[in-house]
Amino acid sequence: MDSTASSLLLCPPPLLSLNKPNATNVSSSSSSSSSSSSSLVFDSASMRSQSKIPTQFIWPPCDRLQRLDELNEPVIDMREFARGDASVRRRSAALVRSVCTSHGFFQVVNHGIDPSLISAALESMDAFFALPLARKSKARRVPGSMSGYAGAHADRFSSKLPWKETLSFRYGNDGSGRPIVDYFASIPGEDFARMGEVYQKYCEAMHGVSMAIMELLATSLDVERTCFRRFFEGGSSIMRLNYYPPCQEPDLTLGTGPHCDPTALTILYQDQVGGLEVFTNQKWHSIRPRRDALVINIGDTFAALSNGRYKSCLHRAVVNQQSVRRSLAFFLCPKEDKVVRPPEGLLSRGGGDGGCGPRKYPDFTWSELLEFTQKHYRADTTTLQAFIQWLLSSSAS
Ligand SMILES: C=C1C[C@]23C[C@@]1(O)CC[C@H]2[C@]1(C)CCC[C@@](C)(C(=O)O)[C@H]1[C@@H]3C(=O)O
Ligand SMILES: O=C(O)CCC(=O)C(=O)O
Ligand SMILES: [Fe+2]
Repeated sequence: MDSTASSLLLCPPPLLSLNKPNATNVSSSSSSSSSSSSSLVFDSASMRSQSKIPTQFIWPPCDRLQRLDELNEPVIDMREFARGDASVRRRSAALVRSVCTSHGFFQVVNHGIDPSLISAALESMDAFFALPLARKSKARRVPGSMSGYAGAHADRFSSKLPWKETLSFRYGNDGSGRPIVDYFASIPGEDFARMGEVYQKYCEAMHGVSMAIMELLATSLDVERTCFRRFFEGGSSIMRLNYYPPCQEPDLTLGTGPHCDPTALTILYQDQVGGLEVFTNQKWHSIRPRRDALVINIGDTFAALSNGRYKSCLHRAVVNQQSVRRSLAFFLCPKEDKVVRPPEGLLSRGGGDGGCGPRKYPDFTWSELLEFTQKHYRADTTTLQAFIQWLLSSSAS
């Protein structure tokens, strides 16, 4: 993104005091793993009908600017890419290259996911989030972990709280065991076994789609077809269920604030309500829900893997007065100790011939970036730049 132009339209990036949590950004406790200074509890069952929302949920006007247009993102047919001849594959790859060098958002259809699995995943969300707060809290995110239930992240942050509840869990693709079934079985006080089966299957299916997309991205960057698939072997991805209750003052708050995903690739299924918005060409654009499609976006880790050639783009989710909105986000992540470095095939071509010039980011590991977003910095508009500064300053000291 052009930072000069966008600074006229977006909130200025937070002033960084690296290594230390930013008091306006991260809750004033020493890290995300400590308890919050605010005593706010997000009980959506009562808050959804409150005529005035608590001030902690009010976002600055620059973050709330209204969207103007729909995004005209391409829709890629995955079956055609998998089975088509060389010219069909080249055409899909060219489309993906063009959109990823611009904003990194596209949709995929014919992805092979059974619609009944998606319905089951949405129904299980409804069942989980409809539970009384005390029951959901049994699955509360343990400080320092990526897994668990969170209400508005009120235990981590003290301002700009997102109007949402989330349930997150990890999906390891090392082929050992059934981690999600085990995770749900470990939540006390409720029989979550069926939910565990649903999300285990859902994540296995999402992992399959993510690997097909990695082949598409490799083809589009003209590097060896399997190089990104291999890069993600043994990784532990993150699955997040986002549940956005109705809000009586939807124009003052956000369901998920403006951010780029720090992860590598996001595969999102949004229900038919709508609310996902992307900032490109100096405007917020909505992504119209498609029942048959998955929304794909490039995250910061893949942007770094492509040496900045592919963009990780700013996006957010808005809420509304009438309907609950649900989204299922699968965040593809490499193995924690994997060094994020562009493939040689890309670097050796330099700046011309579809290459990407000199290195734009130093080597880092996914666990360093994940730790940064969980302990030192709340993922927002400038996570990757802030992370690189933090990394360089911590290695210098
Ligand atoms: C590694 C991650 C951090 C966040 C979850 C995720 O798995 C990918 C996206 C990140 C997030 C959604 C970006 C917006 C702010 C955030 C706090 C949220 O609103 O949920 C972010 C996630 C986080 O839990 O830190
Ligand atoms: O709910 C959505 O549409 C987007 C959520 C999102 O961007 C995220 O969870 O990272
Ligand atoms: Fe996101």
